[in-house]
Amino acid sequence: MPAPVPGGKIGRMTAFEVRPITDDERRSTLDLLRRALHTRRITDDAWARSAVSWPAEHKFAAFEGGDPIGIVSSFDTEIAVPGGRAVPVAAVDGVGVRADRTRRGVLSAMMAAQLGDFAARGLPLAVLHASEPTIYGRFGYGSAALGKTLRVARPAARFHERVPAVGDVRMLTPEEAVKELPALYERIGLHRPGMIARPDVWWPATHERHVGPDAGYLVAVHSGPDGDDGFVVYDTIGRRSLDSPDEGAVLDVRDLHAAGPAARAALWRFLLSVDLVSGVHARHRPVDEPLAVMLTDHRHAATLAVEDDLWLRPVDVEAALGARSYRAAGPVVLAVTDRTLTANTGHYEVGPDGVRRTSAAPDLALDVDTLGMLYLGQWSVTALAHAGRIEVRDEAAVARADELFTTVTAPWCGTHF
Ligand SMILES: CC(=O)SCCNC(=O)CCNC(=O)[C@H](O)C(C)(C)COP(=O)(O)OP(=O)(O)OC[C@H]1O[C@@H](n2cnc3c(N)ncnc32)[C@H](O)[C@@H]1OP(=O)(O)O
Repeated sequence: MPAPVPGGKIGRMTAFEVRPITDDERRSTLDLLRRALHTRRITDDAWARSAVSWPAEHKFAAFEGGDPIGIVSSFDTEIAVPGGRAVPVAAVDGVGVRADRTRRGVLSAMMAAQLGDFAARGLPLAVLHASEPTIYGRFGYGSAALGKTLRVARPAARFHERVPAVGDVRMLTPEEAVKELPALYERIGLHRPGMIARPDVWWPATHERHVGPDAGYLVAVHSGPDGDDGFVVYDTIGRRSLDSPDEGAVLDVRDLHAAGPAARAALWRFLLSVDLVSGVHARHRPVDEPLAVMLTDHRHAATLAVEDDLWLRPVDVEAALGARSYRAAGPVVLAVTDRTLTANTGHYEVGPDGVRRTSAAPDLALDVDTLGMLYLGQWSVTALAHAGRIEVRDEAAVARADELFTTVTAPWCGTHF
């Protein structure tokens, strides 16, 4: 277990320390996180169901006296990177500081402890979903995969005649949904850069809480020629009122995964076929999901927002760069600066034949958070250079680097954590 690190001073010389939590401190740190995120303290029943999703391992808390005042949590899993490999990753699933102890360096001290732990354990990458985009750049995380929010109009939306219509969709009972979806998600596989494996600890708190017998979400599964190959988890939000008695419900899609385009089309067809519905909403969908062009009038699938979804931090830059593949182009030399995990600072030659540290002069210079933005293929080198995030030392290298890092499929995570 890593040793406690001194955290800093609070107010009038009140010190805090940052250390891993013990089993006895699980519930109080979860309550702390929930209060920081403006949700109620966990009830005894909910704790009994989802305590397994809040193990003591990989959690660092800041303590003032005996009391926790901040918590950072993560779980280990795997993430798909460009080229298709699944790479070990730390998924940061909880960050919070007590409201009366913010802006005094508590998060900074906890992040330093957590990143040090990731590095000591040899993890190449860390990822998170940010509550606010201004928080994590300073800790080396970059906005690595965007997601779009869609609103599809019912009953106006009609599918184009060429959109595949194969297989069958069936509703699951809550009990079936709890039992069947983990294996189905695994069978669908990590087919896009940014998708993560969902470990056992993920399912109780995140999935069962929404679809279990006491919860209100509905689940439908698609079966194609080879069996079950897609699912959707959604909520129904009633909109009918005295003023608008004919208003249909809105279907709010929480989770939609499919092994291929036919299953995806069938699940969208199903959602748009449900009666007494005036619209289907879905947040954090892949930016290249082609729903609009599956319709006869693509204005009926409006993109309401495109937002940051997954943030990625290269923890071991050489291992991270070496884990993904690159398209055919001449190599480039990147000068990477990392102010927290300083061993990463250095020059890296990146090309289709591999990645190595080098003493050669760099073509492009960037901070480690910008490398995080580049890594999954969401942003082009040209765009990041135009934004001033990449310093261009050799203009000819920009086109080569764009070719090397480009991916055909937009990155997407698709998992809440
Ligand atoms: C992965 C996830 O779980 S996302 C959920 C994150 N949690 C939340 O949003 C819950 C509510 N917020 C909080 O609990 C806290 O405000 C936190 C965790 C966001 C920040 O904790 P703090 O202890 O206040 O951060 P800390 O004092 O170390 O701040 C470090 C720097 O980040 C800046 N910063 C911290 N939070 C924010 C913020 N929300 N917006 C803008 N800047 C911020 C600070 O001003 C400081 O800047 P400086 O170094 O230039 O002085």
